[in-house]
Amino acid sequence: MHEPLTVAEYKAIAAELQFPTNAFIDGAFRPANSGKTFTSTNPATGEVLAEIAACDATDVDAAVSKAKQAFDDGRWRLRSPNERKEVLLKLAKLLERNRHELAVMESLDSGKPVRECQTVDVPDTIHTLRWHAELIDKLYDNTAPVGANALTMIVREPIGVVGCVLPWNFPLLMLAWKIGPALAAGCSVIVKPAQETTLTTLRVAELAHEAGIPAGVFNVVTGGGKEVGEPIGLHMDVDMVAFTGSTPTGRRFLRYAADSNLKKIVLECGGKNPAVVLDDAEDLDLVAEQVVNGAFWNMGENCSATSRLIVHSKVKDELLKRIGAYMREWKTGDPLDPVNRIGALVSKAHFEKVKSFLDDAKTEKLSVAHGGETYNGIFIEPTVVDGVTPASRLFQEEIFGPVLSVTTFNSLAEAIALANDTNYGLTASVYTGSLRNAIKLSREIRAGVVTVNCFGEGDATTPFGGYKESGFGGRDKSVFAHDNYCELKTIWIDVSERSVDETIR
Ligand SMILES: NC(=O)C1=CN([C@@H]2O[C@H](COP(=O)(O)OP(=O)(O)OC[C@H]3O[C@@H](n4cnc5c(N)ncnc54)[C@H](O)[C@@H]3O)[C@@H](O)[C@H]2O)C=CC1
Ligand code: BAL
Repeated sequence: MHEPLTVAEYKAIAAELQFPTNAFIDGAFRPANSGKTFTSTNPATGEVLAEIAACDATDVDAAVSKAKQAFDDGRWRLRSPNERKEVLLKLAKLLERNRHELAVMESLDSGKPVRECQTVDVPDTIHTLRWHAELIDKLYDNTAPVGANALTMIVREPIGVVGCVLPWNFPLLMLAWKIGPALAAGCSVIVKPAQETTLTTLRVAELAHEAGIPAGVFNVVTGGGKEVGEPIGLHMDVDMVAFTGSTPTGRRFLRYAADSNLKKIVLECGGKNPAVVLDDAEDLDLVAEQVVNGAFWNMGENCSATSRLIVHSKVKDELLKRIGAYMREWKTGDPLDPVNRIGALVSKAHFEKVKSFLDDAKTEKLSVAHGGETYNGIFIEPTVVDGVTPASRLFQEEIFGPVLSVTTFNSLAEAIALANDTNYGLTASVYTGSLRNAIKLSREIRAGVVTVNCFGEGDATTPFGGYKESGFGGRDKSVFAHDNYCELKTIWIDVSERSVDETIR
């Protein structure tokens, strides 16, 4: 069902697309109060796609007020879990029905290869929504072991109005990671997509309305970080913010919470993720394939991208040779052509940031083992830079582009120290034929997800998030994500036959 189409079919869909352009508040599209707009372009071609409502704090106020009203009157939160499940499953079905349109829209807006949008982003988005919908009528609350004189219930309640502040690298999927558990739990949401990639979020809001999500429960406020993100962070009637993006912006949300109502903040931030390859790794072809996939999938615009190859000096040369062979399968070019696995970077500004790391490699006289070319000021071919030391910016900073740095080690202790020599701690992968070494590395590397002899982020059942400056306050995905969007309430019911004087102490 999610097999790619041909380039001609994708171009035909692109030619017919209608783009949503206004904010979505209280069940209807509306322009920004100021009437201002910003331009959304296709990064691969520079073509203008749409003029989108440039909202500000007044639009945030309007959306929060409607979201709070919807939460307070219980039009969604008080529906039975089974009813909420059915509506969310209907939304998943509508996404399925519109999967080609969504894949093409996502690709045009972000520069991502349509092949990945069609085979990963859209199906994973649908699966995430289904998973959280299916969870909600199978969760039981608890009672506490307090003895015979009381019945004590510990119940989850939806936290309230949730601000979902999204990045541009997986617009649909990050939307689903946040709204899946939030809407399943019964919350109302204000979604702020990244300015670079607004279109699919607006289309999903329209489909959510069609699926039966009541007005005011799912709102989208479009615009910039300062103009929309900050007012959401500072709003006294927003009960929680779920954020994915850079660590500096994540820090801002902690300040916004401190300066306003102590809203709950859950952050999923950057990564500088190592692939650690020991000299006992059994299958270097498999390692090469996984490292290439980890480093270059989604152009490396991925918080969990393999960014540092930390490899035993004995196997480095052979591994780099095999990595080069696998890289030949990763063609760079037109995102709408499904032969290409590397599309455009999301924006000129981001291209310049990633290119600055290639410039640093030249300045530091590092050896470019593979790749290194840029095209049209927006495409960067997959690149492997050898001989990178921990002092280099390439080793320490999140590049968020198709650039893999290579560093060697000679002992397990050195490998662990290198892997942990970063302020980030999101993901890591380890490659070894020894169970003992696999367990040792999995335990010693400080990261939220460690994969052994493979690269990945787990699936909908596994929590995702980071140690150190990669995350804060909770995890995305799985039943643990559901708990982010709930408060825990204790209800203590006295059932003793004692007098009031005896029970109140
Ligand atoms: N963890 C991840 O998945 C992501 C990491 N990044 C990293 O961040 C770098 C910069 O990318 P950006 O798009 O600038 O990320 P960002 O963290 O600034 O943007 C993420 C979201 O936060 C919003 N935002 C920006 N400034 C804000 C503010 N002052 N207050 C409230 N909200 C604000 C943005 O509009 C967007 O919706 C990338 O090069 C990459 O290294 C970017 C996107 C996703
Ligand atoms: N890889 C999904 C999460 C992210 O990149 O932000």
